[in-house]
This record gives sequence, C-alpha cells and structure tokens, in this order.
Amino acid sequence: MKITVVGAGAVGATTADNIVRSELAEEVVLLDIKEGFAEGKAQDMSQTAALLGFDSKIIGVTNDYSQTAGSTVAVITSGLPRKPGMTREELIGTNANIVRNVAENLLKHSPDIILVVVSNPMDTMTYLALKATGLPKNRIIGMGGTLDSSRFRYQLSLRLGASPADLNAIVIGGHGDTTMIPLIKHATWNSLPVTQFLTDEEQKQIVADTMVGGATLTKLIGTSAWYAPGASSAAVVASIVRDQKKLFTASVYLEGEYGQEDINLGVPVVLGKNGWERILELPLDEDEKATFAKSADAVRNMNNVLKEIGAL
Ligand SMILES: NC(=O)c1ccc[n+]([C@@H]2O[C@H](COP(=O)([O-])OP(=O)(O)OC[C@H]3O[C@@H](n4cnc5c(N)ncnc54)[C@H](O)[C@@H]3O)[C@@H](O)[C@H]2O)c1
Ligand SMILES: O=C(O)C[C@H](O)C(=O)O
Repeated sequence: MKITVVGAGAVGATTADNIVRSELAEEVVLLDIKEGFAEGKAQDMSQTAALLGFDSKIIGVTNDYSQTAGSTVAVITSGLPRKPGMTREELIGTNANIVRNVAENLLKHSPDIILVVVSNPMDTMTYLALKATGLPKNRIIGMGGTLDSSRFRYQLSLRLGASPADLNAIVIGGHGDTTMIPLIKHATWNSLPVTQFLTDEEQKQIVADTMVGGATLTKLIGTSAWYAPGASSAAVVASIVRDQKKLFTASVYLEGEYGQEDINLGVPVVLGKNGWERILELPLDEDEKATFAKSADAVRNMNNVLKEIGAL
C-alpha cells in the first residue's frame, strides 16, 4: 500500500512521520513544490528507521505526481499557515488554487484515491476538493474535528485532573475560531457526564479555550501548530487503511443530515476502508441545533467566496 502526503512543511512532515512510525503503509510519498525540500525531510525521517525499527519506506519528491501513482490515501497539507492575529479564513485566496491543483493532480494518477484535506480554511477546502474532482462524497474527508476534539479532551483533562484517554468528547461544526461547537453536555469521563464535576463557569471556559486552541498556539509559536494536527491526520489515515471503523468528527458532505445541504461540515462519522462510511446523527438540543445552523451559515459564506475568486 502507498500513502501520499502533499506538503512537506510542519504538518505534512509530522503526518508522514507518524504514518511511517506506525507502519501504516509499505511506502509513503512526501511531495512538495519547493525543490529538494520533501527529499530532505524524507531522508531525515528514513534515518530514524534504524533507531525506531520501522520498515516503511518514505521517499520525497518535488512536484512529481507520477511517483504518487496507486496511492490508497493522500493527505493534503499544502498551502499557507496563518500568522498570529489572522483567521484561518484569510488563507482562502492563496490556498484555494493550491488545493484544487493538488487534488486534481493526485486524482490523475490514483483514480481510487481517498483524500484527507487539512489545508485551511479546511471545511471550504474540503468542499472545493469534492467539487473540483467530482470524487464520490465518501472519499473526501476534511480533518479538523479530530484535532479539535483532542484539544477539547486536553482542556477537560486539565480542569478535571483526568487522563485525556479517559475522556470522550467531540467538537462538531466548522473548523474555525467561532464556528466550532464543543459538545460539553455530551462529554463523558469514563461514561460519567463531565458536567457533574464542573461548574457552569468552568464549562464555559473549557469550551472557549477549546475554540481558540489553534489561535492560542499560533500566538505562542508564531505560526500554526503541527504535532497534534499531524497526529490527528495520521489517526484518520490509520482508521481508513486499517479499516478500524473508528468514530471521528470529520468534515463531510451533508445531504440533509443535521438539516444541512451542499456543504462540508464537521459531524461524527465512522472511518473505514471506504472513506467515511456512516454519519451519526446526534440528538442535539435546540440551542445546539441553532449553533450548528449558524456555523453552517458562516462556512457557506466562505464557500461562496470560492466562486468570487474563480476557484470554483
Ligand atoms: N485542518 C487542520 O486541523 C489544520 C491543522 C494545522 C494546520 N492546518 C493547515 O495546514 C496547512 C499547512 O500548514 P503547515 O504548518 O504545514 O505550513 P508549512 O508552511 O509549514 O507547509 C506548507 C507546505 O506546503 C508546500 N506547498 C505550497 N504550495 C504547494 C503546492 N502547490 N504543492 C505542493 N506543496 C506545496 C510549501 O512549500 C510548504 O512546504 C495550512 O493551511 C494550515 O493552516 C490545518
Ligand atoms: O490554527 C490554525 O490556523 C491551524 C489549525 O487549523 C489548527 O487548529 O491548529
């Protein structure tokens, strides 16, 4: 099996590193547009094999899509990251054309490919990849909710003094500072509702800190994060290539689910060898439904920009 990662920058390289360490495929292809960059990163990672004991091969290529031929999955991380003070949405002008071009090139060489889109603004980039390639909806997956849910579990773990692994908590909606929806009423600590152990004030703070998780790191680091994004992308790939049927929040094309049409938005899905295989409809209360509809409106406005800038 072959897995391709496009973009050998912070997130792409970390994703590839997690994939080879976990031996998710015999061959991993890392592709970047910058001459020699992916080759260098791939060589560096290959030199950890003797220490870490993995057998996966990783090769780096400069914009040569013929080397990606026959990939089962590709993760698209190419494009600009935000700088402190920016929103993810401000990246659309540069990233839309990059993502469109990359998705089309991947498909030319791997007609059965499943695409995992990471580049921001992620929900809109996922929608663009779907519309540009015409791939069946189940084979286009936006990675954002998996990361946001992991950050949500981190925030809960800090307040509760609990292990993040004992916490079950998901974030649905858009992958934006104001569009994500951490579902605290549905979150559990080994099946006990976390709301039993937290004041209203604490719950509000956890939700707010989760929503600005990416912005907080961008301010601290000077560019956006990569360790948790890379681990999240690799976890999504693992569930697909190992047919694990794990439940993740991912940005998928909605056709009536959650009251939404013609939009990619984060909802709980089962990920397996066919891509996203099933959407789980959660029983949302009226407040949550209204917040989800508002999140959809904001993402739809971004999708409309694709036409204005000629990307769709
Ligand atoms: N969805 C998420 O949860 C999530 C999480 C983190 C980052 N991101 C997004 O991922 C993207 C990458 O972030 P990063 O920190 O790795 O940035 P980065 O600048 O470190 O890496 C991006 C890489 O893309 C490459 N690139 C640009 N155009 C290309 C093209 N046409 N073909 C191939 N490669 C190309 C660049 O040369 C660069 O190496 C950003 O848009 C960022 O906002 C999303
Ligand atoms: O915050 C960003 O811009 C990058 C990414 O979407 C993240 O959440 O880390």
